[in-house]
Amino acid sequence: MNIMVKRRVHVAAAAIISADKQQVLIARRPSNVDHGGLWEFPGGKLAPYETGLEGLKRELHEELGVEIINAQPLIRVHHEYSDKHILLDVWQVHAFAGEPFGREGQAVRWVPMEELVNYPFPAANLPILRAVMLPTEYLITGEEADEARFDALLTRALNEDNIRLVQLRAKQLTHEAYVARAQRALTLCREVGARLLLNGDPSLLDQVDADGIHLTSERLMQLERRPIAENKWLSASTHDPRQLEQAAALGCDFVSLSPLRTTPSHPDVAPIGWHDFQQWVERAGMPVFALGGMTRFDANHARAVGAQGIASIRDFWK
Ligand SMILES: Nc1nc2c([nH]c(=O)n2[C@@H]2O[C@H](COP(=O)(O)OP(=O)(O)OP(=O)(O)O)[C@@H](O)[C@H]2O)c(=O)[nH]1
Ligand SMILES: [Mg+2]
Repeated sequence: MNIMVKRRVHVAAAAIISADKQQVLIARRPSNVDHGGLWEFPGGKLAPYETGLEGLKRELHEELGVEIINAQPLIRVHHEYSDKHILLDVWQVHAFAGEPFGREGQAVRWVPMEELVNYPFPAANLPILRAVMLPTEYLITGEEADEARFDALLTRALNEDNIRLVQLRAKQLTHEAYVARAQRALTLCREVGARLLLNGDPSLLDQVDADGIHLTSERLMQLERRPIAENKWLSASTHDPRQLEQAAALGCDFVSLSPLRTTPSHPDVAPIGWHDFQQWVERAGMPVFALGGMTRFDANHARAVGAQGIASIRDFWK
């Protein structure tokens, strides 16, 4: 009997972002290689003893003729293809020298973030597209009794902190009051091009045309299939690997994972800590925001251990 052992391939790839932050560079794979004709993020297999960043620098020089000046980890995706196990080690490149062109004859194109979904990519790339489209900071709104104060705090966070992803969390409101607040929050978010996710029942989207739904971990574990359309964003609260697995099974686009640290709001819950956090994120297969005692000063550290960034109420709601 012939037992096939799958090759393990470590690939470094780049999401190169334009100076105006609106576009990302993609390349088309030549028709004669595997996944030929599909689009990809430029990059390739690491040589022996190369680190991800060293390999990325070499590949971008070989494939595009550019030199990386600044790169930050974006996401790591493990994927089983029929013939190999691949680890896509993806970096976000914010600064580079040179004018990129297809040095190997491949087509190369700058594409607005929102249009990425119209290009065919290999199966492993879906989480990467999500990560490219999502910001580093995720605001969860605070409990607020006064509507004028709510509007003022949200407006401040959108304009002064540049928040572009918001979850409307308001456990104490009636359904009617939640819907009314959501309508106003949506207007405020639309003005600056921020996305708004509603924390509640998926049917809320029938009443408020927000960008998506955020599931509590309890709701997440009760569902058997994705409860909203593919063109809406689905996120969920997770606290352990089992919930992360369920989020992946439902096709969540991203999640928060908490509590990273002990917080005043949940003093009795054991914190996850950076060590376990990193291990769990590595296998999540989707963007993960670190939540629980996080501030913007933790964002770089969170990125370094594989997270998309940080989620917080307290750091943005003031
Ligand atoms: N570069 C890159 N490779 C990807 C992406 N998505 C994805 O599944 N892959 C897979 O990862 C592997 C990367 O191989 P590659 O062909 O770029 O490697 P390379 O540049 O070193 O080329 P070579 O081995 O022909 O010299 C391929 O199997 C490719 O299909 C992606 O977005 N970018
Ligand atoms: Mg390549």
